[in-house]
Amino acid sequence: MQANNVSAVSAVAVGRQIASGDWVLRECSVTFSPGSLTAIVGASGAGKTSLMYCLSGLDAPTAGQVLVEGHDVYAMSRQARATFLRSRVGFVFQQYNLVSYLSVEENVALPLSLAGRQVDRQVLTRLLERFGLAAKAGTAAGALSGGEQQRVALCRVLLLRPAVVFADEPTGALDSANSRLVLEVLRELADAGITVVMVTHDVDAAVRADRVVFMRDGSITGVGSGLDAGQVLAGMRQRVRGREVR
Ligand SMILES: Nc1ncnc2c1ncn2[C@@H]1O[C@H](COP(=O)(O)OP(=O)(O)OP(=O)(O)O)[C@@H](O)[C@H]1O
Repeated sequence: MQANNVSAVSAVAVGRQIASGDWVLRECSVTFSPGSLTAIVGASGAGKTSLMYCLSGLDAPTAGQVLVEGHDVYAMSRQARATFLRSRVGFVFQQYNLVSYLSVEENVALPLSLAGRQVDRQVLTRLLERFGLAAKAGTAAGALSGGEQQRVALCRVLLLRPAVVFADEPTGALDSANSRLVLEVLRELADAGITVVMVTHDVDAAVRADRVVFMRDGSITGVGSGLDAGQVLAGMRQRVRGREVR
């Protein structure tokens, strides 16, 4: 393990090769500082999800290193990595992180229960009320709409309060009211010192981020801060590799 107190998450020359022999990630290096909200954008197939899976401990890179709070997560045993990430990392992935046969309440409490931590029932109840889910507390997650599932995922990270939150297309399937809510919560988490990394196609979501990481063909092609919609769109069209987008 390595010590590095500066970045919450770092990718160091991360590469990922698939069975065909193609590299879907090529020497991606990027750091995410504590309390920042970052959007990873790029065309379909650019490698955004692959990079986020590597960053979040879900998918081992073929080359390079991923450090979460200074810990080289893929140098750990599978068991140690699972234990470490369970308490430090939260996910807002619509399809992947709810257990369909468990109730809303059980899903929200699950990461804390798995980590052997106490669940504060009052906080949980207040979260369900805030997100309009109180009446569905006992409903199986699989019976919820996409917007409701995304709200359950938000309650879960708010209850867990991990160091890092990864969000995969957090507004992708949502109407504008739910999209706004999700983005407000991601901002709230970042303002509370949590590092938030989201993959998105949504220019409005990227504009709300502190920083935008642009990807193309498995590489990071630029990084920009405080961008407006025109700059995000221009960055997505950017063809020059390794250039700073301003
Ligand atoms: N395990 C895998 N096996 C085969 N191909 C893969 C695998 N993982 C990723 N790919 C391919 O790698 C490329 C990058 O995929 P990835 O899902 O990371 O892109 P993306 O930028 O997130 O795209 P989208 O916006 O469409 O989700 C794609 O061409 C994808 O088909």
